[in-house]
Amino acid sequence: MSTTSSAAESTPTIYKGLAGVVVDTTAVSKVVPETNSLTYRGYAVQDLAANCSFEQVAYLLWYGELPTDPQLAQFVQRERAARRLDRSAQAVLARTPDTCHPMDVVRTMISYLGTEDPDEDATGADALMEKAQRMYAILPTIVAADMRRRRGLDPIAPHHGLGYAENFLTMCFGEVPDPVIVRAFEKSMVLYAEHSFNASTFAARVVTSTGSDMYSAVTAAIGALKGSLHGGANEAVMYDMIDIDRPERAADWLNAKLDAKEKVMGFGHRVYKNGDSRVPTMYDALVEVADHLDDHKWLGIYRELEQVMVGRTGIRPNLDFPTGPAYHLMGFDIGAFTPIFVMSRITGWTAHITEQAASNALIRPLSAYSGPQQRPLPA
Ligand SMILES: CC(=O)SCCNC(=O)CCNC(=O)[C@H](O)C(C)(C)COP(=O)(O)OP(=O)(O)OC[C@H]1O[C@@H](n2cnc3c(N)ncnc32)[C@H](O)[C@@H]1OP(=O)(O)O
Ligand SMILES: O=C([O-])CC(=O)C(=O)O
Repeated sequence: MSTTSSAAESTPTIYKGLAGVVVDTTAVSKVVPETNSLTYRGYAVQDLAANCSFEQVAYLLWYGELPTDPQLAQFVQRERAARRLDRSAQAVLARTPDTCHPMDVVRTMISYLGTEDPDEDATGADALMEKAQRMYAILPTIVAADMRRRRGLDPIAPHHGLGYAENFLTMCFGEVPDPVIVRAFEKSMVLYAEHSFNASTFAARVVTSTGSDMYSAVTAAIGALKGSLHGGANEAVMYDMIDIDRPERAADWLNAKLDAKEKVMGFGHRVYKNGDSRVPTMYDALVEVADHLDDHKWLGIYRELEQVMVGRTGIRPNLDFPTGPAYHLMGFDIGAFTPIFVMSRITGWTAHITEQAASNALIRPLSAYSGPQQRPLPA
């Protein structure tokens, strides 16, 4: 005898994974899968990646307009002045085991920064902007220091004379890399910055909707981004490419994966069904880096995988597919790939948190019960 609720009792439509559900409006970005377009505050992401610094894009996402020169100078100055980790934050970082995933370190450090902020619960627009920009300025210092200690190296202090991308790369590698690498890295940061109601942004909005603080919302977003179906895919892509090792092996590897009904990381998307708007720009950046370093092995694997995957399933690469090998060629440890995504997405997350806070409604969907019918306790 069935002890579950009868289907006739509740027959609501279930939107599993909230697929296709429009939850709210947003003025931050617009994704149009039909035309394969993505705009931040009305500007095409391809134009922003080609022409703007990450600092300009961060400003745009937060304030709704691109900065004038004096606005940018002031904004950049504020970021440069807020890059350092204080002693107690350095101590917390040092106490996290270097055996854990780097995303766990980033999540812990953002949570810790909240404990240090005497104004943690302030919800005014100015206070939220201050917190957002504090996290944006300090995240590169955390990610670089964590990567270096895992290599047995001391941290490198932020360099106030350098822009955002150059400073981060210098804190990682001890010198400013070639402009080709800097520019490709910066493009990846622009492309990763924002993507409407993706899972991590939605997590941040859910936390914000309860009246909680920005650090808590970002901590939740980091947890959501870590998963391999979301931001963690950029790391999984590189592990797969290393496993494949040679372009000639890619087709067999992929066919075996698909035969086993396994997901191939870096392919597919909940919203885009005909390719990710950001991939062509990031693919070009990957080619530029590979040409510059004269190292085309990963590009060979990339092309083989894409050709076989699209030919067999019609499923196309998402942004994590080109960023994985691009970050590997730039010299980052694989565990740092998703933390780098955090460094960029902190801008989009906090723009959404601010938007949610300004026009809030508690996010609390319904569920259809599928457990046992009401019954007496055992005698
Ligand atoms: C920055 C980002 O977060 S981009 C996304 C990064 N994530 C990844 O790269 C992980 C791999 N991709 C996936 O798992 C999926 O494409 C997702 C989760 C991103 C989106 O998936 P959804 O919209 O939920 O679609 P879903 O997973 O139901 O897939 C629909 C069908 O396509 C197949 N499919 C989708 N993506 C893939 C993939 N990467 N490999 C193999 N098959 C896939 C599914 O198996 C499913 O097939 P079925 O209908 O025969 O069961
Ligand atoms: O939009 C999504 O679902 C995932 C994604 O591409 C992103 O967050 O950049």
